[in-house]
Amino acid sequence: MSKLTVALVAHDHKKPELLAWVQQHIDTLRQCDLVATGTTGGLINSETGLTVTRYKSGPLGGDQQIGALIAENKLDALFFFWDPLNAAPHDPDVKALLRLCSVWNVPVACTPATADLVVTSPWFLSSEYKPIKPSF
Ligand SMILES: O=C(CO)COP(=O)(O)O
Repeated sequence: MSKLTVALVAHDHKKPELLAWVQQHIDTLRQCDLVATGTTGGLINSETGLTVTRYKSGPLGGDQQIGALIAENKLDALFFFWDPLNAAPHDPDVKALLRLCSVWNVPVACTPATADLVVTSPWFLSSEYKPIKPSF
């Protein structure tokens, strides 16, 4: 069975929450190909030892690079702990990334609670789960 490709992204104030969540689910995440925006990916790698393919930092285009994976049907799930309390200079990119998850029916979790539910779902690592992709 091919591995799921999973993106992990967090804004600065949310990085501790994402790191704690990754530690909690490390055995599941170890079975996935992980990608991340630059700073998030570096932190996950140094704090957990997980191998992460790192794209550019979010404000420098990393969200858009992950969006491109979605548009190419190369991403299975996004865990994006975005910050609702601080303005981001690249807010249009953040919205665009979340928008593409809706366009292409990609599972996306923006809070630890939802992320827990997604990652512990019996479907998560199962090859039987194939979300229907829209045919435009
Ligand atoms: O800004 C981000 C997502 O919008 C995250 O980028 P970094 O992982 O580089 O901090």
